[in-house]
Amino acid sequence: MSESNNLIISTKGLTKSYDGKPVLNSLDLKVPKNSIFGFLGPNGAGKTTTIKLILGLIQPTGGSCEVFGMDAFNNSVDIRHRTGYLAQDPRYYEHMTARETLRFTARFFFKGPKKEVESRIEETLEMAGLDDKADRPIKGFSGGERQRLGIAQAQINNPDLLILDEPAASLDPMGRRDVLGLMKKMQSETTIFYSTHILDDVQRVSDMVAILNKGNLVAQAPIEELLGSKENAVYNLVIKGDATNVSSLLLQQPWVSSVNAVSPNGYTTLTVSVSDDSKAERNILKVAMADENIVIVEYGRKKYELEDVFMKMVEG
Ligand SMILES: Nc1ncnc2c1ncn2[C@@H]1O[C@H](COP(=O)(O)OP(=O)(O)OP(=O)(O)O)[C@@H](O)[C@H]1O
Repeated sequence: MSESNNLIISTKGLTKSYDGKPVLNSLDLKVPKNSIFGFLGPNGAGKTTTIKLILGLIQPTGGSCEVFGMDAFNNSVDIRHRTGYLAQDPRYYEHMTARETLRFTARFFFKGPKKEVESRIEETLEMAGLDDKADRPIKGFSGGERQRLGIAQAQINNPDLLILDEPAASLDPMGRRDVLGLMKKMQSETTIFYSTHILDDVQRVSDMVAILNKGNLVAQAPIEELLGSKENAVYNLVIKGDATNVSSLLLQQPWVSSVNAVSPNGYTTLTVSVSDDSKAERNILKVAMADENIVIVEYGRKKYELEDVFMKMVEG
């Protein structure tokens, strides 16, 4: 059973086709307990389809999908009791207050005496940072407050798994910061699987990342591993003087795969991609300094941004 392996979600060869046309191809996802798992992909990649399969709302065409060690489609009711879900564009009864909305949700998903329900609602409002707005109608809520209310709703019954479909997509930077902060706060209590196409958010909050492109999983790894890849490292050198000679010296090295030069204001920035990072680390400055007519004003190993990794993988 996957849950005994500390995996909350585990799919094997998971496939979904519509009218014979594959939307998801043989997906192997492994979502560890208490991770914030960023499920990343461009529009139409198949993220929402995957979420529907995990929630047991649609049946796979092939392969398997287990949640808490149970088959997602055949045990969807049991799984839903332990899972909170925030849809991409949550809708509310606008005249209701946040507290009334949570009370309404709790009627379906939270079992217990009235006093306990009310204290859970209070606790949830506080955690979502909505306690001071609890008794205002939702129609005046900002985008960020709406999303936080959606997350509050999804976790009213202390779920073991929270599935959030694009929780921060429509928000301004402050709204996004608040939603990401809330996700981080909940991590010790639950496992969060969320879809997004915002790379920056994934980099800020996730510990595991999977990248989906056109229905295919192109990467799945802890975020540091994805960003700290030792292959294909990139170095930056900022040079004062004519950098032409340095560029060609670098290009002659077998461990240099490309050199890109940009000269905006008398300085030249060389972006040097290397195929062997340990050789580059030892030699790159020595090679550049062989040209005595230039001055190296900056030198550094470029830290990969998720955007670089994503673009490389998605563009194949
Ligand atoms: N019921 C359906 N019938 C036919 N095709 C479908 C159906 N549902 C989804 N698709 C197709 O599957 C593909 C993946 O859609 P999905 O909604 O899973 O992508 P997504 O990654 O969530 O994209 P977005 O970020 O735009 O929401 C799309 O090409 C979509 O048109």
